[in-house]
Amino acid sequence: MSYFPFFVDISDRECLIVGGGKIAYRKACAVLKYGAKVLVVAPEICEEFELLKKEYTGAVKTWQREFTDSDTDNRFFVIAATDDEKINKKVSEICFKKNILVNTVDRKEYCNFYFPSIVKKGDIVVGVSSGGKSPVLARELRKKIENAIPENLEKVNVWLGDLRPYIKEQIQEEEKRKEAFENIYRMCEKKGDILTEEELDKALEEL
Ligand SMILES: C[C@@]1(CC(=O)O)c2cc3[nH]c(cc4nc(cc5[nH]c(cc(n2)[C@H]1CCC(=O)O)[C@@](C)(CC(=O)O)[C@@H]5CCC(=O)O)C(CC(=O)O)=C4CCC(=O)O)c(CCC(=O)O)c3CC(=O)O
Ligand SMILES: NC(=O)C1=CN([C@@H]2O[C@H](COP(=O)(O)OP(=O)(O)OC[C@H]3O[C@@H](n4cnc5c(N)ncnc54)[C@H](O)[C@@H]3O)[C@@H](O)[C@H]2O)C=CC1
Repeated sequence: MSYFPFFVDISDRECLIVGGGKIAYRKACAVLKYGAKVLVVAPEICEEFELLKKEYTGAVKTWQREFTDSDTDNRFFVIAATDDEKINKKVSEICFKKNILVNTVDRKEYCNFYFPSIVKKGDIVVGVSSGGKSPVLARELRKKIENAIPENLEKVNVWLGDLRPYIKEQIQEEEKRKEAFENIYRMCEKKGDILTEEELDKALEEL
């Protein structure tokens, strides 16, 4: 079965990472960009986590010790990223029992959510999954998508977001409004940039 791409608000939510090695660090970097709070528990924690504590002030905590069962209590999601299969399995089993979202880095059977390969341009986010069949394929497809994204798309997205309440207020009729959003977007796409006030007025007059 393929996996459903929920887009989840993880800001200020607590994520437990069991393990403090390279892969744990990569997963921590991924979720911190979306505002999550990260708790790392491991006997050995790689030094990059000290840099993360500085970069994301107050969002990263490390506990230098072995995992205990109660560490998973009240976590929004958990990442099992140790190099010990038995520990990863145990973490996963506890989470499955408690209905906590868990990603396990060494066995997809022990996951109930997966990390996609991610393209992020501001709030535009694309996630690629191969269903766990080939992370390399996911990575390579991600690179292609990254290269296909026009330069100003992030700027255009911010502008369209700011414009949205104005258009909603100006155009009551739903069909017309839909057409306006379509037209404005096409014009931005063609221009490769946001519209000037005159261009916007003209687009709205044409409706
Ligand atoms: C199931 C999943 C669970 C999860 O981690 O969420 C998982 C599992 C495993 N990965 C393994 C290996 C590698 N993973 C990568 C890379 C990425 N792995 C990612 C996701 C996922 N990896 C989930 C499935 C996603 C999907 O494909 O749908 C990406 C997309 C996102 C991320 O990790 O952030 C990220 C690309 C980031 C980017 O865009 O650059 C590379 C290549 C590289 O490092 O560049 C290699 C080495 C090559 C190889 O072995 O294929 C191993 C074997 C470990 C071993 O042999 O010991 C397992 C275990 C297993 O297969 O069961
Ligand atoms: N999902 C993915 O994308 C990938 C997953 N992997 C898998 O990830 C695993 C971890 O890789 P690395 O981070 O490179 O390993 P690493 O050797 O750098 O780190 C292992 C970490 O696990 C911790 N640990 C061991 N026992 C523990 C316990 N009882 N409680 C808490 N922490 C404990 C160690 O202290 C250390 O911090 C590998 O075994 C491999 O199977 C590898 C490549 C990609």
